Order: sequence, then structure tokens, then C-alpha cells
Amino acid sequence: MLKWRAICICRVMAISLSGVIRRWFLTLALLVVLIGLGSQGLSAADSNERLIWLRAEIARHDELYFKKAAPEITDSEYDTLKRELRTLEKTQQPVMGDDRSGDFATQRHRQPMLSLEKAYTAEELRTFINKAERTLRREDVVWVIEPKFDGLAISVTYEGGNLVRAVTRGNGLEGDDVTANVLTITAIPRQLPAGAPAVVEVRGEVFIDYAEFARINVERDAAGEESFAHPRNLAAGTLKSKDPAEVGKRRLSAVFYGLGVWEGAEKPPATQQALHARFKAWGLPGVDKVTVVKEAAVWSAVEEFGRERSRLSYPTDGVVVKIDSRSEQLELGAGEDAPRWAVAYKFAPERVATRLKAITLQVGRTGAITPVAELDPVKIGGTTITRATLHNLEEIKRRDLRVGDFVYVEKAGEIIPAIVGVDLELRGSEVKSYVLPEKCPECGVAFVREGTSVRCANNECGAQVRRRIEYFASPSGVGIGGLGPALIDTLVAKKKLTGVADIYRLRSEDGVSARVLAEIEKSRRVDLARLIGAMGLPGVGKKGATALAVRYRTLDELVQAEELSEESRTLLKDLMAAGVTSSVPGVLEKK
Ligand SMILES: NC(=O)c1ccc[n+]([C@@H]2O[C@H](COP(=O)([O-])OP(=O)(O)OC[C@H]3O[C@@H](n4cnc5c(N)ncnc54)[C@H](O)[C@@H]3O)[C@@H](O)[C@H]2O)c1
Ligand SMILES: [Zn+2]
Repeated sequence: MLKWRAICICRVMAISLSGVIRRWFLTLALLVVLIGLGSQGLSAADSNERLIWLRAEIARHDELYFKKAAPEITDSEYDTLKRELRTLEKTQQPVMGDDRSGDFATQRHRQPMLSLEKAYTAEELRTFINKAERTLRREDVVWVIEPKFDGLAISVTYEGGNLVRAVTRGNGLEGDDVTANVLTITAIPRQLPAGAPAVVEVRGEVFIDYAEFARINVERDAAGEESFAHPRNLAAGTLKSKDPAEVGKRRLSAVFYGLGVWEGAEKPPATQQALHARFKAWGLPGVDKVTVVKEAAVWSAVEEFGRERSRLSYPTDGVVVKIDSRSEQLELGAGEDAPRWAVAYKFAPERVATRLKAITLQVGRTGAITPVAELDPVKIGGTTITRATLHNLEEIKRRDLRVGDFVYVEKAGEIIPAIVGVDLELRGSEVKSYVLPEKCPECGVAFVREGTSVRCANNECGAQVRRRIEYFASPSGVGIGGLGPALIDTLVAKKKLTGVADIYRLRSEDGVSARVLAEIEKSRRVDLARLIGAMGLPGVGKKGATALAVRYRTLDELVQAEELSEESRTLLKDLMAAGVTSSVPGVLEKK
């Protein structure tokens, strides 16, 4: 603004004056402009450019986060970008994300699903609360503090007491119709008891608790698949899956804490506390931790929750502080994208600094290469960490990581810590740029380039062999209890295991316990589909494995199958030679 006004003044003056005086004036005007700009920090042009960049960057992260379930930055980094945009915009324009994936029918919300105003400090929280109380012209307002569940917002509609629809928040006005997937969540009742309103929209969150998150990641890890970084990504990815059968295999949880439409003879509950009680009476999963306080006690209650948070069985990223009285809620109403009677206080993720000692490479079952940050041991969230995942090689470049750098590591509910930044002030001259080796660190065979990543294409690579055996023995494979990565490593080192079929040649002399041997014995007759899946044949997923099993029924038949590669055929023959007699259940018994 200032710059443009100054330029206009220059123009007007330049026209009306002439000669020396004109040049004199121009110089003076220019000086005024420069001094003005110098004292302002970002110039108007700069901040405009920044604004455009921020909008594009946020849109890019929304796309990665909501549509691809593969965020590149942590939530706190994302929130920082968003706050900067809000400050620059200084407008009330909604800047809500959009979770719609394009894979589901769109449903318009009969009442918009809003976001929440955020507070990051005690001061910001107090400002919000004071403003609300001033507007209400009351001081003894009752506030309710609830956990801020870290999942995906959902709106479930019951008509005549029957569950008819479940829709995600989407862009706030319309969302994805995920009814089929929500019906797999057993905790959500299909029907409300008699007396429920004719139409009611209950709002809440779908999430995945820590135990289920760990269970799924252990399986994925054993399968050589990338693990989920955060329970919320997993919950979102699951709720947005196109296959309800797959959704049913993951235990999604739900909680309800809000109201959309309410049409009925009776009025909605008069307070937030009464709403919680009503939801519970209806059999809906409700909020288990609710604190009721006056303004003066809000902050200590928030701190108290912060201390207990790590002991909860489900992920939270803060608390939501709400006005209890429904009439006061209605009196305050809502702004463009958030109500004026509720605010989310977000806990800062725990962040520590440590030194990046080295970057090593992990070789997956299929030869995929993942870089890993090796760190000086440091305590975070009660555990000592020595490593952090770097999702891909690009991330090293994007964050400009140099070996020897001091890096910030964050853990915000996620199990796997992430590197969120580099302390450039502490960067010494001894740091080294990372140079990607040309050969596989495990087998020494040259990498094959695949776009921005690399792969070890050597099938006999020691790491790949170990990962394949791990996968085969894991619960996702044939499930051999007790034959885990540590024992496999030892047996591979002793050359007792050179491939999957060697499992069936193990004996107690090899240092394998009777219990594990019994488990191995049991797995010889495993269901054929499961055996095929456990072999991890390229291009054969779970569905493909079932199709092959149904078609060929026994190993003898399968080994003749035309569609098998020579490699797979050799492996099957080897398994048969080692005494595996897998078949479709029932086939052998009938013979
Ligand atoms: N890392 C990334 O790249 C990236 C990109 C986009 C969005 N995000 C993240 O996605 C989130 C979406 O942002 P947002 O602005 O909608 O805010 P938000 O999701 O953090 O807060 C609003 C939501 O809180 C939920 N909520 C949980 N418990 C609640 C309770 N007790 N009462 C009321 N509501 C409750 C509701 O679903 C509501 O929609 C943010 O956490 C943001 O960091 C991250
Ligand atoms: Zn290799």
C-alpha cells in the first residue's frame, strides 16, 4: 500500500514540476519511499508474493494430506503456514481444507460442518474466552473441556431412528458419503432407541486407537510395506477405502460430541453435558473425559489434561474448550468457518534437537530402498530414539539435510519420530552433503534408478532374502509364531536359512526351540491362498492369491500353472520338496 501511494505522489509531482526542482523532488520522494519500506519489513510486493506462494503451498499440502493420505510435512509445520496466511490475509475468508477424494458420492450437509478456531498459547486461549464472555455480557459462563480426538470428522444421520447416512466434513458444505464404510464400525448403533428425534445428525470423529495402529503397522512392516506415520492418516485412509471388506479388517473407533440437524417434538439437550448424557443413553460412543469449569480454572484444567494425555489409549492433538449452555452457544453463533463458542487448544508436539550421525539405507523385501536417519540417542515422549525415517530420497534434498547437522525431531502422537528441521546456526564446516551410494550396501550390486528413487534389483540380495523370510513367517504370511526378525537374522548368518523353503528343513540342532518347530510343522498344511500370499509373488496381492488358490486347489496343480513365472515355480517346487502340502481347505481330506 505505502509503496503504491508513494509512487502516485511521485507521478503527480513529476508532471507538475520541471527541471532541477523536479529532479530534486524525485530524489526526495524516492528517499521517503525507501525509508518507509525499510522500516516495514516485508514490502507490499513481497508480502503479496508470499501470500500467493502460501496459498499454493497450502493447497499442495491439502492435496497430499487429504487426497493422497501422504503428508510431506508435520501438522505443526502445516499449521504454521496456515497461521501466516491468516495473518497476511487478515480477512474472514474460510481457509478450510477439503477432504473429498473423488471416490465417493458427494452429499451436501444440511447444516455446514465447521472447523474450529485454534489457540496455541495460554494467552490466545484466554483472549478467545474473554471475547466470548464479553459478547455474552456474562462472567460466570460454564465451560466444558473435551479431548480433541485426532481422527476424521464425521456426520451421521438417523431418520426415524435408523442410520441412513454417514458423511465426511469435505469442504464443510459437502462431503464424501462413506456410509458403507461407517457401517463396519460396530460401536456405531444402526438404530436409536424409541423416542429419538425424527431426524438427527450426530457429529463426531472416526479414529484409530494406539493398539490397533501398532497392530496394523507391525503387520505392514513385516510385509515390507511402508508403515503409517500417524494414526490419523491411517484412520483417514481406512475410512476413504473403496473396499468395505478391507475396512472391516481394521478396527475403526468413533466418538460423538456434537449436533447438526435436530428435528423432533422435543428440544435438543440444553447443555453440552446433557448432550453427552443423551448420546450415551442412545448407545452412541461418547466422550469419556469431560471437565466442567469456570473461566478462571480453564487453563489449569487444560494443563492437567496435557499431563495425562500420553496415557490415553487414543490419539489427541489438544483439547476443545466449549461453552456448556446451548442457548449461549446459539447466541454467539458462528463465523465463516468456525463457531464463536468453541476453541481448540493445540498442544505443541514434543521437539528435541540432536545430531544426524549418518544416513543409512534400508532394503525392503522387493528391493525398495528407504533412507533412515541415524541420530545421537535422545529422549522424546518417554522413549529414547536413535533413528528417524526419511520417507524417501527427495526428503533429504527438500530439507537440505547434511550429515553432521543438528536436526529437530518431533513426535506428535505418531510412533515414528520425524525430522522437522535443521538448525542452520549450529551447522559447522565439517557437515557433509549426502551422496547416494551407487551400489546396494547389502549385496554390492549397482542400484537401478526408478524416477527419483532407487532399487536393488538383485533377487539374491541378503537383505531381501531376510525380509522375504520375515514376511513369509509373519502374521500376514503363513504365521509362524516365534520365528521373528532376530531369530531369522541369526539363522541366515549361520547359513541355516538361505530361502523361504529352508524354514521346513530347520531342526533343533540349529538352535530352534521345540515350540517354534511345532509352529513350523503346523504351517506345512496352511491354507493355499495364504501360502501364495506369503510368497509375496510380484503382482499377486491378497485377491490374486485367493483367485489362484480357488482355481488350482492343490500345490501339485498350482505348480503346473501357466501364469507362474519360472522363479515362482522353482520356489513352489522347493517348498514341496521340503514337505509343504498346502491346499484349499477340505481338498486333501476328501481325497
Ligand atoms: N501435515 C499436513 O500436510 C496437513 C495438511 C492439511 C491438514 N493438516 C491437518 O489437518 C487438520 C485439519 O485442520 P482443521 O483446520 O480442520 O482443524 P482440526 O481438524 O485440527 O480441528 C477441527 C476438528 O476437530 C475435530 N474435533 C476433535 N475432537 C473434537 C471435539 N471434542 N469437539 C469438537 N471438534 C473436535 C473435529 O473433527 C473438527 O472438524 C489440522 O490438524 C492440520 O494440521 C495437515
Ligand atoms: Zn542388495
